[in-house]
Amino acid sequence: MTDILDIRGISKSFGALKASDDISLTLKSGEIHALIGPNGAGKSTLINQIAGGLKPDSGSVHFSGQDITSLAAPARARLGLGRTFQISQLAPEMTVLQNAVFGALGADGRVSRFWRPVMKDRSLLEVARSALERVGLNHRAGERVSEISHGERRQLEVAVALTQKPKAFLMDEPMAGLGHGGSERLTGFLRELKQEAPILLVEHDMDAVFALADRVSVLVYGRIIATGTADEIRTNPLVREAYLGDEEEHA
Ligand SMILES: Nc1ncnc2c1ncn2[C@@H]1O[C@H](COP(=O)(O)OP(=O)(O)OP(=O)(O)O)[C@@H](O)[C@H]1O
Repeated sequence: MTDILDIRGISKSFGALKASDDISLTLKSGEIHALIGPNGAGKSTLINQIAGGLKPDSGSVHFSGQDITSLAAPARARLGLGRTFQISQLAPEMTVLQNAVFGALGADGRVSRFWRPVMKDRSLLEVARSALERVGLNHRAGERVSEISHGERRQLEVAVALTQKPKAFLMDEPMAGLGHGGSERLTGFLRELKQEAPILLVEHDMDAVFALADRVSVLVYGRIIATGTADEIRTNPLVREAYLGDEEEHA
């Protein structure tokens, strides 16, 4: 398997706090690599630096063999680095279809498109509808986002990211707030999706992580303390002490 993403020695401090402390990790084609860790461990900070929203103090990010460390987020997205967010970026007063079309428009990259009625643009509509169909939301295309359920919004976020035809996905807590049924559906979908675009997944739902991830990295106080398969991570004494053991005590 080739490395689609190669993060080398990323460090980032906020004042005296080292939120990322010499982090290296890879994302290989065909895999889901989950990033887990306690609250405040630095997961979102790391994802932001990979997506281009935050500049690392040192270290580099390579994507498909290209050094993208100095590129801004939109340029990274255009190269095929897709992203879903912890906090919804959807426009609540627009319909499901309009949100997906605007996602597709973002990927299109031609500013001239803004001067045409985008909701009549066949190629954009086709991309948007096919993304909605893939996540099982086509039947809700005409609803306003404010009227659909939380789980459907999460599905729509994935659909919007799909319209950008990513080569790799960064996903920040896609299961958050989903009920058991919702997270099972999304789990099944992510398992299919990883075949065409590998996924770096930040997730608190441990059942989902252990069911889905080909590899898991554990982040504690800005450092990766272990990377391995779900079984290796579950039985790793360092991880149990620093993280999982702690969870069980509170269970
Ligand atoms: N812009 C910022 N300025 C100052 N401190 C920050 C900033 N962003 C994050 N931090 C701090 O960096 C640390 C890592 O935060 P981060 O949000 O990356 O953790 P996380 O693992 O994603 O947490 P959670 O699981 O709660 O989302 C925290 O102590 C946080 O308070």
